[in-house]
Amino acid sequence: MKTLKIAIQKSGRLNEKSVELLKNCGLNFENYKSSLITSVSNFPLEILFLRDDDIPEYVQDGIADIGIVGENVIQETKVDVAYLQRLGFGKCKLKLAVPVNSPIQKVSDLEGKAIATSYPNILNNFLQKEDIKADIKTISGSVEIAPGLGLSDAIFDIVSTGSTLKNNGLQPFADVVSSEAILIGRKGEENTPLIQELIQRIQSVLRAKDNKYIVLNVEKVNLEKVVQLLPGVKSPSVITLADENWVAVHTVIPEKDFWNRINELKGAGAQGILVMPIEKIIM
Ligand SMILES: Nc1ncnc2c1ncn2[C@@H]1O[C@H](COP(=O)(O)OP(=O)(O)OP(=O)(O)O)[C@@H](O)[C@H]1O
Ligand SMILES: O=P(O)(O)OC[C@H]1O[C@H](OP(=O)(O)OP(=O)(O)O)[C@H](O)[C@@H]1O
Ligand SMILES: [Mg+2]
Repeated sequence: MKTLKIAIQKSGRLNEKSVELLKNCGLNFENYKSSLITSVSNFPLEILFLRDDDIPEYVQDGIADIGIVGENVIQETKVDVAYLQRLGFGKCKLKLAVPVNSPIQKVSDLEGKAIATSYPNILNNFLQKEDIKADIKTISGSVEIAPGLGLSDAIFDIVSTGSTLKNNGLQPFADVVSSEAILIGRKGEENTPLIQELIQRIQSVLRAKDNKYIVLNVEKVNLEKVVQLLPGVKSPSVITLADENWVAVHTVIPEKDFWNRINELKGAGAQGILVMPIEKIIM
């Protein structure tokens, strides 16, 4: 059987989460900082550790079969690849920002101004759509210091918490692109059995991450009220207890409305609520 190749970031913001995701998929491999390629011992897969900028082209050209990279990098490199799975980490936005005292307040104020960025293609597309002519200054990093140094009037860069902008006396005024890490593949070749197997494993890990397993006790008289609050994977399991007036309910609830649900359940008579992480959900 052909060995699959996956390209992930060698070091940086996406490296740790990419490695963790592959390990959570049950893949065994050594992760030495010095090795740029490693084999998985229990799946026909090789992992290539690359600069993130190179990953989209490696996949487009078939050097790697699949890759994990930020959507921002895919858009910037203008490659034609298939999006196989959004991965839910590396979430950030590309924003326009200016010094706090700048007269630039909105996108149209950028006409004729200089904008520093590491994403000239995405910025250029955006400015063309907005019908604005500006001078794009392409730099490879530390974009936030450009206005302070007199290189540009504005910047266009990655923002997550916003603390880098704040620390450099900048404020955002327009969001252009939202990004997260994506599993990409070569167009037309995304349906091979090995890729599909890996996608299924990844989905079972992501599904598990989005949900919690909960166990609670409730008096039988309140059971119906409690069950109505529990959507679950299917219907919840209801298990009898030594005290015949009480039952234990086991189910899965989404992480995102976890605290609201817990309070509603308590209000409906649930007691002794246990909440546990789930490793995988296989559908
Ligand atoms: N502050 C952030 N919060 C969340 N995600 C981020 C943040 N900064 C960057 N990212 C995402 O992580 C990706 C990798 O960021 P990183 O800063 O490690 O890139 P890099 O310095 O270009 O790395 P490389 O050395 O691989 O070229 C970005 O392309 C983006 O998708
Ligand atoms: O909104 P924040 O949470 O402050 O994050 C934004 C910063 O994160 C990224 O840089 P990173 O720290 O990865 O360093 P880099 O410049 O070496 O890529 C990005 O280029 C911003 O500078
Ligand atoms: Mg890079």
